[in-house]
Amino acid sequence: MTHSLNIAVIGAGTSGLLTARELLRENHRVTVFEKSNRLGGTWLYEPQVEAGDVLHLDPNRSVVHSSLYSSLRTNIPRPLMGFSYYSFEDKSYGDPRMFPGHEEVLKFLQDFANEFGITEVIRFNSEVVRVDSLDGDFVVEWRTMEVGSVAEVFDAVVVCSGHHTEPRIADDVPGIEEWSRKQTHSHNYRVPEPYRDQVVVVIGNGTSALDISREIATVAKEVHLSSRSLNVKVSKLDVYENIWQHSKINRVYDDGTVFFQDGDSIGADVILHCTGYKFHFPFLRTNNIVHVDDNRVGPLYKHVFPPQLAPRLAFVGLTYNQGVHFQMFELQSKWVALVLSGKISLPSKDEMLADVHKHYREMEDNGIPKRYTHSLGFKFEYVDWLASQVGLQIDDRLKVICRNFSEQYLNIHGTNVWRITGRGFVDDKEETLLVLDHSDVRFFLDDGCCFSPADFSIENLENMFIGGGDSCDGSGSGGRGGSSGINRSTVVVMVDQ
Ligand SMILES: Cc1cc2nc3c(=O)[nH]c(=O)nc-3n(C[C@H](O)[C@H](O)[C@H](O)COP(=O)(O)OP(=O)(O)OC[C@H]3O[C@@H](n4cnc5c(N)ncnc54)[C@H](O)[C@@H]3O)c2cc1C
Repeated sequence: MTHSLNIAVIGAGTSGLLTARELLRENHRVTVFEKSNRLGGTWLYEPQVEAGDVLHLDPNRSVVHSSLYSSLRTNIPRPLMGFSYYSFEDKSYGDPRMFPGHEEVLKFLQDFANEFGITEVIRFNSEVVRVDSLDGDFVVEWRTMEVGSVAEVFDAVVVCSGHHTEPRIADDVPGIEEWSRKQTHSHNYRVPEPYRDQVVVVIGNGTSALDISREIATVAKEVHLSSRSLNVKVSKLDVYENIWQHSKINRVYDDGTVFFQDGDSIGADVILHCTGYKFHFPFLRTNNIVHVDDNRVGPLYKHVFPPQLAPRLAFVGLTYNQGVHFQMFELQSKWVALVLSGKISLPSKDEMLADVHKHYREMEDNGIPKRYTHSLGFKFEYVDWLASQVGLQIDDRLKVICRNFSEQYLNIHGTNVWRITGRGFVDDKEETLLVLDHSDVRFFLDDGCCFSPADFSIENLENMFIGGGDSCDGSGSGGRGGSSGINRSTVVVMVDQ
């Protein structure tokens, strides 16, 4: 029988809930500290936003944790957003879409926490303000409105506090400090209304930048997307009358003028930074054993254990994999739980450090900037490695879905194409549609396969989906056998640029 440890978990988002579940499975005593009054972390939509200057954030400001916007849908297909033993795909909360709205994910996490007795071990409204190592143990100081600060000793701490809250700003844009007009970050974006009749510059090229600019364009006078990608030429986006794509910004002036490297210039009212987030652990006191340097949290063995404090300090949820996020967190938390139970051994401290430095060297050799240390793209090596440690395997079906999804995603990125996704019927079977551009229509099937119907036109598709109405006589044809139709009443559309 393994020795039961007293373990603090910081955060009740996806990572914290999974970690609590795995630690409870191993019969450890678990306390989850959650500063909010509800679980869900990122997926707990908060309509209010932070006030103040995004360029000079006050460390004592009242922080809003979630960065979700009201219309947000998952950017990963539904089958990839569950856990190995608790499927999201099988849950029906009323949203049939392959990329459901954020409310669905929150319900899923709430159900998960209730079903596995995790909710009972969460201390809500309890913010951890200090984690100090103390002769092999950890002092955790936490604060509530009622009680004030309390310090408690734990055998181990697992940090699951998330990393999509502290805005990263494009502060290297010449003149940005002097810009006297409004400047904000996607962390503070909820709905388009505040941008009505404004000329908005959106900096960024990721999912949020693309989603948000499209949404703002419904009310704004003009939206100008500025991307760091090379070879971007100024161009108006198809279908939208008021969105332009630009290269990087050359300089901004305090009279509102923005000069782009493509030679164009505009007068803008607002700059909206959709430029990502910083890792931030204000509570962590490790005498610099673990530190953040240009968004690299380190040194961490396999992104989880700091060699000098392992296994009593661990991090779950730092890695970003665009395929199987949730299962990756599940595997990390299982690994942590089994190591803490003594069922899996870690290499020696020196071996772990050597592995970390090898990883850093490889990144350097490949010209990958430090700030991408924890970004794993669509690669499965790391997830497979974790799975092998804990004696599991990632379902092949998920890998196929992920591979097809990533191919589409990579095709979309960096090019001016339309993506329309939604569920529809092909030969009477409900499928997911992924439309890549005006001439390339593909059905992305639930089993991971793709095919292109021969005689499908984007005009049909747009009329059917965007034109509204509820008749069921979809006019597209094609598909396998050529006789299929699309049922417009069941198709929900997402259009990305
Ligand atoms: C706009 C946006 C869209 C996204 N879309 C997707 C998607 O489609 N699919 C996907 O898989 N992922 C998506 N993600 C990534 C998402 O963040 C992860 O999927 C996942 O929710 C991260 O979970 P987490 O538990 O690690 O962190 P979080 O969800 O951030 O949870 C951290 C928790 O820790 C708590 N906390 C923090 N500090 C303290 C403290 N000091 N004391 C106590 N509690 C604390 C917070 O209140 C929070 O509840 C998206 C992220 C963003 C920002």
